[in-house]
Amino acid sequence: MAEVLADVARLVDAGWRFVICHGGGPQATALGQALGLEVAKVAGQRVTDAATLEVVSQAIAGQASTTVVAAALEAGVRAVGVSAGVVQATRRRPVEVEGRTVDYGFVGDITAIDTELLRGLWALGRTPVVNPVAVWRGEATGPARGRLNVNGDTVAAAIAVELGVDHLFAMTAVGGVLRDRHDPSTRIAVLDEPNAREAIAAGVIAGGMIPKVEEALVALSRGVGAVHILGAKAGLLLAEAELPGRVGTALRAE
Ligand SMILES: Nc1ncnc2c1ncn2[C@@H]1O[C@H](COP(=O)(O)OP(=O)(O)O)[C@@H](O)[C@H]1O
Ligand SMILES: CC(=O)N[C@@H](CCC(=O)OP(=O)(O)O)C(=O)O
Repeated sequence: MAEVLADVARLVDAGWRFVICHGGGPQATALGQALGLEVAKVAGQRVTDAATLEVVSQAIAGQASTTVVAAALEAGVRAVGVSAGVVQATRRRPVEVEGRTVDYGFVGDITAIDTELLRGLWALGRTPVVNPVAVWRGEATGPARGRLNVNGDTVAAAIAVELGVDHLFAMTAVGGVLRDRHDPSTRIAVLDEPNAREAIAAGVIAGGMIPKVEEALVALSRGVGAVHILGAKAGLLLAEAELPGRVGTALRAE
């Protein structure tokens, strides 16, 4: 994490503005298991009952968020953590997934992003750090009804769209979209929409990479300039920002 944040610091110094969105799924799972809770995920999203919501809030809005902010400050980024109020969501109704009805519990679908606050922090020279525990409102302007758990990649994409950013960088352990998912040397540098859809249909893009690429295509169709899927090692963000596709996979609008 420190290495990526050092790259962010360099880019902010060069005039880029960032919103850092983080997850913390593995930490929430570890805390839940330590407390004896069962972990259930369907299609990559956590089924979140009341006890799990407490765990997710503690692990992600509490521990992960403050850890990221502290590490960012240490790396020279003038970071500030913003919590639930910036991401608003409504509770997901039971949905059909993989042939059965799934009630995700306290999982939210985003209804609004407080872009005014994010832009205000940029104007103050700060870098917002956003965690994916959202505030629950029936309507964007209605009274708050609690918290909801949202996937971190989804929050990042929604913020990118609402801010109309030039670049969305999605960090992943695999380092990009690969032609052969077991061979890192087969990274696809640039992917357009038809090729991406073809790769999904052909099974070249599978598993956890499908929602990432589909999310990227939605972001592009809604005005984000480019989406980069890349690894989280030192220098990769800098290299990819300088030349899309140099070290990751760059998806661009037509
Ligand atoms: N064509 C592909 N290129 C890269 N990864 C792929 C591809 N197809 C499937 N995958 C799988 O997608 C997963 C990446 O998504 P995910 O596990 O959510 O990453 P992360 O946890 O780093 O965000 C990996 O498990 C990888 O094996
Ligand atoms: C609804 C849902 O699944 N929310 C995620 C939020 C954290 C997250 O997205 O973390 P990663 O990016 O580390 O996976 C979860 O509970 O795990």
